[in-house]
Amino acid sequence: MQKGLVIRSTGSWYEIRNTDGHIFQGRLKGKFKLKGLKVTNPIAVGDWVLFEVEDEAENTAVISDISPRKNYIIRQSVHKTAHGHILAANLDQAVMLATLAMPRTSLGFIDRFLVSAESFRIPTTIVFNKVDILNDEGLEYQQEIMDLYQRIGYKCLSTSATEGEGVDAFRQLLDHKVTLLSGHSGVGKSSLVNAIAPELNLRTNEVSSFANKGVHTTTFAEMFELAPDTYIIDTPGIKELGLMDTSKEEVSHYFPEMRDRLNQCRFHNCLHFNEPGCAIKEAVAEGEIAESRYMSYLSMIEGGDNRR
Ligand SMILES: Nc1nc2c(ncn2[C@@H]2O[C@H](COP(=O)(O)OP(=O)(O)OP(=O)(O)O)[C@@H](O)[C@H]2O)c(=O)[nH]1
Ligand SMILES: [Zn+2]
Repeated sequence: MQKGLVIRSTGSWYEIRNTDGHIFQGRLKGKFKLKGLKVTNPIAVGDWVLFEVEDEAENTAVISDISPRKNYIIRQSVHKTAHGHILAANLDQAVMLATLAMPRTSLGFIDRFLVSAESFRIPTTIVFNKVDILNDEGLEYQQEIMDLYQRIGYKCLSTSATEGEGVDAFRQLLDHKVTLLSGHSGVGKSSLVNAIAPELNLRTNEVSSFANKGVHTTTFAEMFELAPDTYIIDTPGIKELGLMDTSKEEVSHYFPEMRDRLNQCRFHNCLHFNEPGCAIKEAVAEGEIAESRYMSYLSMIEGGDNRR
């Protein structure tokens, strides 16, 4: 019996990396049930599993058990049934890659991601890329935005993938961690990863194996090893994480600067919309909570995205 990390999943085959770095193509033994979780996939990228080598020459394996998860991210099925799809497990952190240059990331997009990450209890750092093409005004604005998020408690980093600025700090941020890297198209995800691990392109090609042939992989996350013990998880096609089972009342709990004030509202079920005696609206009026954050909050409770 060996222990290994699931680094890729196609739904029926799981690519497992053992502690020596050997790769096996694993499948599940018989029917495998997870208590209390209604999901379409029992095992996801980032899971640690116990397995037995089946065929030494073919590097195939049979998975017999899965270690308890410290966390996981889930995408709700399109039909909003009770079934979700686990995208990845055991994440140490997330990086929201943004840019205030072009194509500019909206603050609403950042906030939506942060709320999802809070709901999954994944600490997030916001990385502002393309700092090299900001003019003085742009730089000033970026500093303002970084201050805004740092005050709330989010770590921020300023980078230029092309000029190398902040790239060392980015590498250190990822060191010895499993990181979910997220950001909209064109923000510089590939450029930044290539800046710290230029050999990765090559390696990802090597990894591609028979298990993936002909399989549509877009709904499955992939894990890339940047350095020993250092992984990034890329979820193709997933721009934002889903919010699972979040009621409107819960959304403010995922805004750290609101969370601390919630018990000061007159009504315990206050939605901070137009209720009298609302501590959140008061804090916005006094500039203690950023207007942009409050607007993001409102759009999230009005958006109809969340279940009541
Ligand atoms: N000036 C400048 N350009 C950058 C920087 N980072 C990336 N770019 C450019 O932005 C464009 C998009 O970069 P990518 O790394 O492909 O972005 P991506 O996030 O991987 O985009 P997708 O592959 O669509 O997900 C490319 O033309 C890069 O050269 C940066 O720090 N500064
Ligand atoms: Zn309130």
